[in-house]
Amino acid sequence: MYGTMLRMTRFTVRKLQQCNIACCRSDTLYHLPNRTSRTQWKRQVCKNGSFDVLVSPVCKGRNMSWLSCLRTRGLFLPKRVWTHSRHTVALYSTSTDSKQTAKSVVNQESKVKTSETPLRVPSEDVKLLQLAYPQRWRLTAAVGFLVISSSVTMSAPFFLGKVIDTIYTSPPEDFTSSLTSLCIMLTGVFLCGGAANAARVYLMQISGQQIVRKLRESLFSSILMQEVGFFDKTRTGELINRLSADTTIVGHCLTDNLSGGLRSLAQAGAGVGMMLYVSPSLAGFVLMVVPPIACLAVIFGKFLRSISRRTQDALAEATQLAEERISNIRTVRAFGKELTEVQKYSEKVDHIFELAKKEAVLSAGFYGVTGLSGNIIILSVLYKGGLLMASEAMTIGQLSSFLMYAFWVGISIAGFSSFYSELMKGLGAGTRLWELMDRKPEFPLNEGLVLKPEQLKGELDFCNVCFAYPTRKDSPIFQDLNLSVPAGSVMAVVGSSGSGKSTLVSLLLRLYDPDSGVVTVDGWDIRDLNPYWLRSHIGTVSQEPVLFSCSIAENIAYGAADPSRVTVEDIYRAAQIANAHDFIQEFPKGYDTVVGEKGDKFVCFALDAENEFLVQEALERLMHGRTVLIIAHRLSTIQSADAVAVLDQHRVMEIGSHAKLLANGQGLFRKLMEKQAFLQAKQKQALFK
Ligand SMILES: Nc1ncnc2c1ncn2[C@@H]1O[C@H](COP(=O)(O)OP(=O)(O)OP(=O)(O)O)[C@@H](O)[C@H]1O
Repeated sequence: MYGTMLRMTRFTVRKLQQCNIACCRSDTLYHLPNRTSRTQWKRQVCKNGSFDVLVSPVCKGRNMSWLSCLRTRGLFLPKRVWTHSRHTVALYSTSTDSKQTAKSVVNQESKVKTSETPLRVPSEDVKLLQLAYPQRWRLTAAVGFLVISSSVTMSAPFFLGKVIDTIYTSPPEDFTSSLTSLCIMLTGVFLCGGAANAARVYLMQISGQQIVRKLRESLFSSILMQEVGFFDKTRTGELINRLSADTTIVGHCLTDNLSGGLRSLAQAGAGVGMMLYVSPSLAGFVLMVVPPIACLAVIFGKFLRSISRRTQDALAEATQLAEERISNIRTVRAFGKELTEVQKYSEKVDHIFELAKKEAVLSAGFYGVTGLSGNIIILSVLYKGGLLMASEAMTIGQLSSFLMYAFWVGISIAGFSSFYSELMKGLGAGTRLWELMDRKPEFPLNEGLVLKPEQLKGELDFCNVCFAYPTRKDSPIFQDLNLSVPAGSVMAVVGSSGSGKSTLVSLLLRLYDPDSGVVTVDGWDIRDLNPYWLRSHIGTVSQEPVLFSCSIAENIAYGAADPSRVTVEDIYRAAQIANAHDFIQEFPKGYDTVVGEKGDKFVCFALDAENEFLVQEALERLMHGRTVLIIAHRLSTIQSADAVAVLDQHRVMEIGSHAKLLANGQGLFRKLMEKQAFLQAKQKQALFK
């Protein structure tokens, strides 16, 4: 995210110090540009050595963003403070990549309004080239070898013409020696050409693969940095497609394609030069055909780029459908929907095929015309060259050389047109990649206040919280919800299915921000806290634990800040605390047992009564001295909580101890419990029938 640095004046320093904020003139205030609304602004916090500042705009003029107040540690500073700071000094970036941050600092003196000047976004073509920049030395060497190999290739027709002339014109006594020495020399030259070509291909391939590796890495990192709401809106299949298919296309465009394209370009250039050298008049006649082909290529490329983008979108949709159905195969099977799903997938694939057909028609026309023009070039060379030979303006060797050059130029033009079409495809596929890579997450990942251990008690407060999921803005989950959980207490949250119990936890983890209202931890708005730090202080035990497809030991170590430093003893201790050690030891490979995708091989949520007791016992032990929010259905769990909150109609409708709530005969909690008891009795009856 880009922002503006404001350098302090004496006035600013004095005002900040009056508010008990230690600072000096060398400190800098950070002004983050307003993006959408004032509320969003208030969430931005920057650390600046001795103090953290948070600034928010009051209004946005045509080109200016004014700051209303500056807040730090709960204090609001009046507008006068920052307006007296010396204005914009630099643009800076709060990117998580420190190198990138350092690079993006632009030292330029300007007024505040310059911070609102939109930063120039490089075009897609430039971005594609920027990807290749780190490989510049390898690519330069590759281009050097390309020049050597192309020079050899392109000198071949000239020397072969000489060989032909030697065969036809040498006196019989010199014939053998001239021919032998010419052929030996040519063999040496061709060997050098072959070696240079091999080096070129190797260097091009390696740099291309490095570019793809970097591209995939940046894309994956950019995806993982996005806020959770982004994943609600964007389907997994689509993201996987971008990561696999689109990067492959862009990669191909920059590797084999770039390599072949450069070779064609060099050879075509050299070929034309040699044609002009051998016979300028014949070359002028032949080259008339080039301008119309170039126009055709530009028009073709434009269409191809657009079709390629649509094809990639259609492919992403198909992958998305396949991924969703395959990962939910049990549901598909249970409803017997295999054929319906196949039908749906076929429709998506048909759409891709339709686009591919359009591409095929375009390609057919383009390659047909370029192929035809190649043959016409050869025919015209023979025609005009024959006439020139008849008038003795050309020898047979020269005509042969010219023919070979014309042939090479034809091949090179065909190679270059294929390069061009692949480049257009790469640019089409790249569009979506840049969109993803340039997307700035709505929440910071690792910015904000970090409390000292003694400051963290664990008191939770939800104050007037209103919230709707980003994808379903019209169905509010909470409206003016209020809930206080004292530090070190256990609060059970109950409510009918869909009342928002899990959503409460998501807000606390700051997976989403409330639309209005605040969630606080020990009085601190969690939007001011560093989300990374906040989450590292919240332990979650989910209803459906997710295991990654690696060993049990690796899964246990996953939550550690640095899993590589976790010892076997640490893992054993963690498992013992969770009462899981004996259970894990029973597996033949113990902690090295590899659990399958989503932990399917590890049957942990179908707990039997004994294991359930063990898990419950471990949880109760771990809950001691901690603030706990339990999303509870079981009476036994609810009974052990200090208080129970009942969610209904988008807010907390009842709150109190279990006994007090149960005593209210007309209360919601009582009804919920009666319903549960009734259902359990019914289940028992059904069992004994
Ligand atoms: N990521 C999401 N995007 C859109 N809607 C969602 C999302 N997650 C949950 N919901 C919807 O929000 C509502 C509240 O969901 P939530 O999971 O918080 O309820 P719950 O009380 O925990 O339900 P249960 O007891 O069934 O787990 C539900 O209607 C659910 O469908």
